[in-house]
Amino acid sequence: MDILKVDHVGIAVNNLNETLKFYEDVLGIKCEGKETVEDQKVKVAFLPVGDTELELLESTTEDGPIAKFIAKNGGRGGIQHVAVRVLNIEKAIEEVKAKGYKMIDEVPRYGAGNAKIAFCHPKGTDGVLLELSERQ
Ligand SMILES: C[C@@H](C(=O)O)C(=O)SCCNC(=O)CCNC(=O)[C@H](O)C(C)(C)COP(=O)(O)OP(=O)(O)OC[C@H]1O[C@@H](n2cnc3c(N)ncnc32)[C@H](O)[C@@H]1OP(=O)(O)O
Ligand SMILES: [Co+2]
Repeated sequence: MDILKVDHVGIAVNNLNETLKFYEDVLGIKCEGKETVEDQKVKVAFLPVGDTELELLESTTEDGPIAKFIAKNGGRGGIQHVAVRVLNIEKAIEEVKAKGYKMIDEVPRYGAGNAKIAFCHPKGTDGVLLELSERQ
């Protein structure tokens, strides 16, 4: 599988604008943009760090995956997933399945920044939610 790089680290937060202040004011990272991804029930802020990004994620609903992650994490945010950039996401999904591992998404979904994304089930990685991301 052609893994090109770590595309981003997904960080769940309770309040995007609040937490963004630390990254911008203390670390000096300039937020490159924000986007609401309805399909994932998240509002996202992109923070470029070298050739990768931190992706701050705030839930837009009570029942979205980020809200559930925070609820299960005692109300605190945290690193919720890691995304790797792949050359061809359909091929990557097939390879994961061919090797006997479970995909959460068998078909790519819309990702922030007009990416095509698909999540591998954390069972296969012994507890890390891994996102495959192909950028157009
Ligand atoms: C904007 C976009 C982008 O980059 O473009 C995004 O990133 S959107 C980022 C937000 N969207 C997503 O995360 C979509 C993919 N995530 C999901 O579909 C869900 O969060 C699941 C991963 C299926 C977990 O769902 P849920 O918590 O409802 O199910 P569950 O409680 O039964 O959890 C199933 C097992 O996965 C574990 N589990 C849950 N969330 C996890 C996480 N973030 N990292 C590692 N393990 C995790 C649970 O502990 C449990 O393990 P045990 O069974 O051992 O107790
Ligand atoms: Co992501």
